[in-house]
Amino acid sequence: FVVQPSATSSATTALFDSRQRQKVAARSSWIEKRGGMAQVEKKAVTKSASGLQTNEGGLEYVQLVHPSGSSSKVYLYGACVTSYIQDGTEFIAVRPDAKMDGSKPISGGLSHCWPQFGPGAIQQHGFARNVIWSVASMTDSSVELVMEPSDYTKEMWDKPFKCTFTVTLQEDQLDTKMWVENKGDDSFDFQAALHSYFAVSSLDKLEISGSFAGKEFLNKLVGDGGEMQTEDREVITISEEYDRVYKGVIDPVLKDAGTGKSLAVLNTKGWADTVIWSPYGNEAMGYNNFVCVESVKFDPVTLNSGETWVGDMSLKPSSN
Ligand SMILES: O=P(O)(O)OC[C@H]1O[C@@H](O)[C@H](O)[C@@H](O)[C@@H]1O
Repeated sequence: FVVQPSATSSATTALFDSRQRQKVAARSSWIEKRGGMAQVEKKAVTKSASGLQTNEGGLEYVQLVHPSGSSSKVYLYGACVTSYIQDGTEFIAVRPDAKMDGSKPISGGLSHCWPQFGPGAIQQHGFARNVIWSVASMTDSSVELVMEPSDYTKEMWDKPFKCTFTVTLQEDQLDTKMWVENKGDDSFDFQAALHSYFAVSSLDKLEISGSFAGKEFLNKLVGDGGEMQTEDREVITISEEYDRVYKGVIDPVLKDAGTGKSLAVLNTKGWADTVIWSPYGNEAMGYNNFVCVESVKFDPVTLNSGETWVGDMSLKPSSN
């Protein structure tokens, strides 16, 4: 069973055709019989060799390892970082109901929303997470992935773009960088987000700090289309459903009393806002073991001909 396109293909290709999907579905039923994806992911994570590998669902991913012992896993499908392990702690979550076979975007990891963040003219969260990105280069500890227009993306959004996403393991942090280039003669607008799913031992053990106090946020769960509210807390705790856009917050830190670890989300360039999303109470999504703390450019970027937008986000773990 071979997933198309290969890592050396230069063209970004839309999701599998129906025949490929059937083959993948047969693999998925094999996975389900063995206790689901959580088990399969755990098995794959224990592999130490770096390089291009294929999961049981037929999706290719790049396993990164650093001499310090940290590791990461980056799927070509959606350029999605599904694992970052530092000092034995996994900081990234993949939902138990996630499909890891290409039948739908990966619900978990550092998942891309591009060129649209929420509901709008094209599909929710855009198309970057629905296509297989190409590997432009890789080393043991870093990978560079590229997405360019295909027939699939042009149907939704016919703009001459090039997106590049790099993931680099450093000794004590994980660096990500997103470039969006305008290759055409006319300007275009886009929104962008890393819809990041972070692993949490249990939500009642989690505190999210950062420059939240006094900030305005769009509470999407109030009223019809949301309501602007003001945050009066220094530290956010989650005991209800959340879908909030915190404008101008770029420095969230997740402190987990269960693991004794904190994770700083360092949005050092481009990313302007933080979204917190939690489907609190949804057992099927495994709500109690993750929180989405997303790096977002909510107000659209206008990119002129020849210009490049860059988003830098690093994850830096520490002990509480
Ligand atoms: O399941 P996904 O595609 O990862 O998305 C998770 C959630 O992302 C949130 O941003 C949306 O508001 C939700 O509607 C959605 O369910």
